[in-house]
Amino acid sequence: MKINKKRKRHSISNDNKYINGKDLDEPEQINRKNLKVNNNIKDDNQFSKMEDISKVDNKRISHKKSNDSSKNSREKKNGSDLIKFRKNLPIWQERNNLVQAVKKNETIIIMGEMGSGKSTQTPQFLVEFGLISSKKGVIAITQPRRVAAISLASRVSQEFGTQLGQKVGYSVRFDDKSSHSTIIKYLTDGMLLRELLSDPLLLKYSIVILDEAHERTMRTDILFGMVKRAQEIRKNKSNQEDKNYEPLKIIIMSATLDAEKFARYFNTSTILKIPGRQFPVTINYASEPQSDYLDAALTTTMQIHMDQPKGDILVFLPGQEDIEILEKLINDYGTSLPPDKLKVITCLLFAALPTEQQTKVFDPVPPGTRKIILATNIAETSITIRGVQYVVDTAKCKIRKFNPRIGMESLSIENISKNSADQRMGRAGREASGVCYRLFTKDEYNRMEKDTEPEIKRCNLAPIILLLKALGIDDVLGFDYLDAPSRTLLKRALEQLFILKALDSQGRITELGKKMAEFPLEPAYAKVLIVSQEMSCTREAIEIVSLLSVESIFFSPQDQREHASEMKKKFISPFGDLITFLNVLRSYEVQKGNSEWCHQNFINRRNMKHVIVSMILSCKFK
Ligand SMILES: Nc1ncnc2c1ncn2[C@@H]1O[C@H](COP(=O)(O)OP(=O)(O)OP(=O)(O)O)[C@@H](O)[C@H]1O
Repeated sequence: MKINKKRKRHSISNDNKYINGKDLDEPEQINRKNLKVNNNIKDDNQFSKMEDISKVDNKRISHKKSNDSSKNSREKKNGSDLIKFRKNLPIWQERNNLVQAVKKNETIIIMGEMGSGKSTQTPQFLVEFGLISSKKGVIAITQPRRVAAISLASRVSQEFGTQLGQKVGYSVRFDDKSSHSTIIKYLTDGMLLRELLSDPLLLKYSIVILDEAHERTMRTDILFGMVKRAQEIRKNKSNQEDKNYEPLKIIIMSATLDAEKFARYFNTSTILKIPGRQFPVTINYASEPQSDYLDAALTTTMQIHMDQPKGDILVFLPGQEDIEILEKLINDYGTSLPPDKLKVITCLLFAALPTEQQTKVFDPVPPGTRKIILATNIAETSITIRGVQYVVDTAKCKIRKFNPRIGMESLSIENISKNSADQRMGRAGREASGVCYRLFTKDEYNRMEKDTEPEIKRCNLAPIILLLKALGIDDVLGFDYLDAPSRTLLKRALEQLFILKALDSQGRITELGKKMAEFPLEPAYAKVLIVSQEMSCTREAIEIVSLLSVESIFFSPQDQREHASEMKKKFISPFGDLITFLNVLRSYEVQKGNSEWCHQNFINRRNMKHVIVSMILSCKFK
């Protein structure tokens, strides 16, 4: 097999077959040996270092038991199986300590191995031990991503024996499955921030769990300060014996956070450590640095498929483009596999996918099939995808950075941190023992930064400053940040909001700013939608904002660049890119999204579908 590396990256958009075409060997010759030919990973030693990161308490869970549990967990269909399963989780042994710690302290930090049961069990223990009930108040558990909030809520509602949306629910952007009887509510950190707009002291909740606190998204960081503030105010009020205010408990959770730093910030000394993983994961490192992560990911994935027993594969890639290229290559392989091999089904997971497509990764596949999930770092924390036994980690992710000098944000592909690599590895070993293939050497791992730089230190702060102002925090410079952003970033955000007339010359939020803050959008886009009403062009404004929500509506394969730009000409408007995009949308609608038309015109059909979904959701929001 020869993978034409120059063309490979653009293979998605043309019909060149890298497996079946003239570049390649015949299908029956595709075997393990062939897969390796054009790769730096050459033989069985490709993954030289192996390290078993099992921290299993072997007295409690023997290896045999692991296998049995794996089988059981796949078969568990009723409540008693789920109870047995829960009792085997490492956190189960700690439940008394955990509940006592919550009773005695205002704030606690829980650090536990990945898969030990923090996200699913902690809220259930609090209910089971009577700390939470419909009379006492609700628990909120925040997640940095909607896919995690939804899947955790679904799982916990099953374990809890209740219908999703009843005692256990979730709330993510454009989708709320909670009711007045919900006492355990999973929600994205963005949703809890929005709730603060109408309930600044979070009076609905008696306990707030900030899960995956290590992720340090901008929203999580602001939430830390806001929840801490709500706790202080509620404490003061209840000390003054104001019966309307109950104290608020805070729980910070993660497998990979700097517990001491969080303890200092939240003024607590209670750090609960949950030892043990449920199942071991073996880590294999590449024996030498990989020059092409996509090539290495393809080869490794197919090697696993050819050589390893059944079990699904989760591959981490930096972004949508790489995911789509690999999807095409793997599907091409899939058509030429020997008949005695498992079939392959690819599933994609990246932020721009609509929620219902994201949650498809959890759907079971038919017998005789191996699921290969191609994901960005949105699959990195919190989630359990049943059946995943192998993780392939390219060590890459897209990092957003804002340049305050030119006021532009950029996305670049960079190496992940050690903590991210560990979280990725932790997506295996959740139902049975697993294997993680790191497409980087042990040395490269040792040289990685420990943590990813928090977003608040590198992103455009305008959206979050507007939200803080709308939440009544006027002194954004003096806000209680876990890590304060630079003055330059803050100044730039204030300037941008002033130009948009969201703030007045004194830095106070205007009526327009308050309206803008209600939109879950960049301030500039929110303003476009608001102003479009006065200009009677709301439809076009929604369309343009939706068109800008995807990476690109065009594709331009390297070997067909000229042809692609020729085809693009008919859409081009002298009024600029935005009207060009609108022209594409109009034609797409006339063509009813016809795939042949998209292909001929070099239009990215998947992204156009996302645009349509985003338009529908925006209309719903309005
Ligand atoms: N949606 C799910 N489907 C099936 N099993 C699940 C699901 N969610 C969790 N589990 C099971 O429960 C175990 C504990 O999951 P949980 O998310 O509570 O762990 P965690 O300690 O929070 O992990 P992490 O730190 O990786 O988020 C998993 O290892 C898995 O076996």
